[in-house]
Amino acid sequence: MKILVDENMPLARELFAGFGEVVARPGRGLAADDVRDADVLLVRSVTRVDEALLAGSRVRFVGTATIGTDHVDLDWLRAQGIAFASAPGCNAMSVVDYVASALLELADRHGFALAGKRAGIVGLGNVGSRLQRRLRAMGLDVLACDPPLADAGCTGLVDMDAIAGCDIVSFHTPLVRDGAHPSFHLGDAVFLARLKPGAILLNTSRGAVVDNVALLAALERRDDLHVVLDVWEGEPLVDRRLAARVALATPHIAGYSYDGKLRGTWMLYEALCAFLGQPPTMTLASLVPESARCVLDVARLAPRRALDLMRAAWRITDDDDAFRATLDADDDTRAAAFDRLRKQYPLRREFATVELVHDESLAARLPADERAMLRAQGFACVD
Ligand SMILES: NC(=O)c1ccc[n+]([C@@H]2O[C@H](COP(=O)([O-])OP(=O)(O)OC[C@H]3O[C@@H](n4cnc5c(N)ncnc54)[C@H](O)[C@@H]3O)[C@@H](O)[C@H]2O)c1
Ligand SMILES: O=C(O)[C@H](O)[C@H](O)COP(=O)(O)O
Repeated sequence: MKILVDENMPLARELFAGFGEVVARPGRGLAADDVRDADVLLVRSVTRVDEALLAGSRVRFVGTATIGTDHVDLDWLRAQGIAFASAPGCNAMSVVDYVASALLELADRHGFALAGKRAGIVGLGNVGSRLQRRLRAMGLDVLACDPPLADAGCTGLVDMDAIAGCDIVSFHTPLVRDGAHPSFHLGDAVFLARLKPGAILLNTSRGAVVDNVALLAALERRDDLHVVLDVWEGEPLVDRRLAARVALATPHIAGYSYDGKLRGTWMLYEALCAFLGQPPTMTLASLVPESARCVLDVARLAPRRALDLMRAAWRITDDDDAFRATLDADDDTRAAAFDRLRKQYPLRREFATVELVHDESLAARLPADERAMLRAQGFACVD
């Protein structure tokens, strides 16, 4: 059996070699010729999986190691009887770490407090629901808008009017272009014009959920908005005028924790085992190498705030700096840099897996509110 995998999938060889020959290729350029003699195709969001790619191939199983599935023609796969698996929730905590870090960086940069602010979450699924818990634990008041969930009977949700009135708005919907509740350009010119003075807008969902042309126009008109973008219309080629005007700009890496990526590959391993009727022979925990541990020496770091330890584990501004450093180049070079930054992304562990080493209680170092903030971020052994 031949298993074709995106090269940007950690431990794919270790997980899938037991099924047959594993061949790794760059995902963005995959063409029909590459997949023709494969039996299993495992992709990430940069590969468009449709009739043009798969017609006439041997592929019987397609997996995407991602939460989003908008790059896959699910109807066509179904009609062909090709089995499909995705990885719902695999990197949700990574996105939550990203949003929490972005908010704390902005609060630090501009000297405001987050506690007591009102956040509006658009899309209360795997990411949105975890983010709601995180932001509440950080002392924010959280509203959520999710019309499909409301249709299914879920209560306590608000509409986009209420979201527009929030201090912070964060998008977490799939990209849906039609049907009763499309999310394409949900953040359009009308919505953007209604944002409060000084509002913070974050998009980590899919670029086209926010109208990027309208967003640039809004940012050219008013300089009070703080925008954080991880996803962009036209990826991998990003509008550099827009990137220059946002507070934090990153190349679609919100979900790129090591944990999230490994969990994504692992979920495909489990799905392929089920498809082939074979019991899994490995465990997820056994796959994490010693070299991937994130151990922070508290005495050496001498943190005064939770943010100091969060930054020691992962600093979102490093990703912003690295991305901005690529933006002056010509279009082809910039687009290639977007993919390179993602392919060569440094090892980043989710806050919940970080190990704090200290020979005295953290209470002796950090005030109670900062320890509560660390706990809210998922850090273990804080007391
Ligand atoms: N930037 C990244 O690295 C990264 C990482 C993970 C996920 N994502 C993206 O984040 C998004 C959310 O992921 P998820 O796992 O939470 O998805 P999910 O499917 O679990 O949840 C999405 C939620 O959005 C709701 N929704 C759908 N249409 C809506 C609309 N028009 N208005 C409001 N709500 C709507 C759905 O009912 C659902 O509850 C997806 O687009 C995913 O691809 C990005
Ligand atoms: O949908 C997802 O899971 C995320 O957007 C994911 O982080 C995308 O990463 P990619 O597949 O592009 O490497």
